[in-house]
Amino acid sequence: MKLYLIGMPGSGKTTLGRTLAVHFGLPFLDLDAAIAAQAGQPIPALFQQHGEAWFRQLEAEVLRTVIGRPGPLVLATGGGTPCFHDNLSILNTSGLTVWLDVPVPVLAARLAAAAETSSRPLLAAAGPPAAWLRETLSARIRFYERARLRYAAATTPVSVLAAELQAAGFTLPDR
Ligand SMILES: Nc1ncnc2c1ncn2[C@@H]1O[C@H](COP(=O)(O)OP(=O)(O)O)[C@@H](O)[C@H]1O
Ligand SMILES: O=C(O)C1=C[C@@H](OP(=O)(O)O)[C@@H](O)[C@H](O)C1
Ligand SMILES: [Mg+2]
Repeated sequence: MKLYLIGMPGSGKTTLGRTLAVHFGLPFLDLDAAIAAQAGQPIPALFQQHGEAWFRQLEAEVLRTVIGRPGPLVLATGGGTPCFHDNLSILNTSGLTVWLDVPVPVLAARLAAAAETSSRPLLAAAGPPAAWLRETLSARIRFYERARLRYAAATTPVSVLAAELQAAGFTLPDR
């Protein structure tokens, strides 16, 4: 079974995804890393050279390739992944989606460091981070809310999430 983490930039998809993969003994993949590897350039350069629409097209293609591979996986998506090209329907029909729901002030604090901002081109191009995060969340929440599970990622221990995932039917492969 595949496990998909969705949510806003800074919600911890990449960080928590790695932890969960270790916890369950499953492979981990970060979709942004897979996109950058396929394109041969980091995410900010892809946005700068080709624009967001081009990035969304490549993101949808790499997502389908990754999902099409057999076997279990913990996948950290990008913040916008479920909101374009019907990606959320594909995620919801091929694995267990989890929305990492983190309040905007916590996201803003986590992303305040220069390295966090500069690696996220939409955030870097925007005005005040908290305002961009609020506006973006209000546009995206209708997608995030369609995840099978919602997890208060700023406050709930990972062990609780792991138990909830198994209660929700997340099964591990035979060992
Ligand atoms: N549970 C957490 N508590 C504190 N900081 C966190 C937590 N999860 C992630 N972070 C930090 O927030 C930043 C963004 O995390 P990241 O995993 O890249 O988020 P995402 O992939 O959802 O954009 C990183 O600096 C990371 O160390
Ligand atoms: O929110 C977004 O639209 C994006 C989030 C990023 O991933 P993270 O959510 O891991 O920062 C990355 O996919 C790209 O910069 C676009
Ligand atoms: Mg990430």
